[in-house]
Amino acid sequence: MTDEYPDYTRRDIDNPAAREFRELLDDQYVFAPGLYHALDARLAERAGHDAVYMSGYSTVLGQFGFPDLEMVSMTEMVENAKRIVDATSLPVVADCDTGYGGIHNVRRAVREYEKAGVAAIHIEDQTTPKRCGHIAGKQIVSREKARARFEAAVDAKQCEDTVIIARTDAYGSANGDWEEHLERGRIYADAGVDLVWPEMPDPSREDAVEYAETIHETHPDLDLAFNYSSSFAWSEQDDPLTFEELGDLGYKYVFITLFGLHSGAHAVYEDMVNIQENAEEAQFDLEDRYLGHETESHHDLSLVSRYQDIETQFDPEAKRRIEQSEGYSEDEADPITAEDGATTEASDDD
Ligand SMILES: O=CC(=O)O
Repeated sequence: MTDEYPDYTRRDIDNPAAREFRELLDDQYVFAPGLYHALDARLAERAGHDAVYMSGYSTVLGQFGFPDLEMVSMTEMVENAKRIVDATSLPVVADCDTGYGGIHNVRRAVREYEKAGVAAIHIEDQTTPKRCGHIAGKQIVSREKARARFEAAVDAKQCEDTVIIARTDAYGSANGDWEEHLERGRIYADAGVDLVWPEMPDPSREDAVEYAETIHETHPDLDLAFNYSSSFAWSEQDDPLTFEELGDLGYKYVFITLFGLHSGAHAVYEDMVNIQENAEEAQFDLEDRYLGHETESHHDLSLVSRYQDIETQFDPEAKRRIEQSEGYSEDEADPITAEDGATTEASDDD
């Protein structure tokens, strides 16, 4: 990059989350559940995951109610990524779609995502506006444009540790095929990206194996990413691919795009139907499931005690107010507050 002009948007950024993610890639594979909001990221961390994935489709559907057709701006995506980063200590991989335009847009996007604190981003070679890899009508930019996109992205990084994943949508697009899929992977690897994600149009084991084996003939050390896509019914396959198998093939980053969204949508829908039909009985049912469970207390999930500690540290009046008033506090850490003083145990007896 030319030194002739000042580079005002460049920050001297350290990216420890990216280093952590790189270390995870040294394992057999790293799995990250796809999600779209802060609470799900915190739940993933509590459940023991090593990383989380801010899925684009999940974000546009979960936060906006849109299909995945690049109707959400880079700024809105970065804002969501930042909320997720701020809610968890896990490394966050984030969807950066096509980079949102030309070279300058791609470079700005890389830097904005880095400033948001993400460990890794993925950028794809579709034309703008992109679409979900599994919605018909997708098209890819020329090889030259795609190479330029990825070279510019790598060059724009403010921290060398930040991980760039290049996705190719060639196979299954209006203007690509299997050979192009492979060639794109090679070109992007040569452009300096860290991983290549060959988006697959179906859950075929043969394709996953052939892609990995063929590309490793020319690029033996190339790490691959695999979308265990929510657009496929894996459970209906006779012999579905396993994460371990993918890891052995060199798909070091494995993720399920809409895992959190489908899990949440199913649970919320069922409870919405229940309460519509059964009034307060549905609330009793729901409590049966969450009292005594990790997700029991919204005060605990939102770390109220931590915020009360901070309040007490800086506000001399805070301790007295907390002690003399009703409600959740660290000392009275019953997650459920009831006027009659009912506790979790009492509720369980109901
Ligand atoms: O590309 C993946 C997604 O949108 O989740």
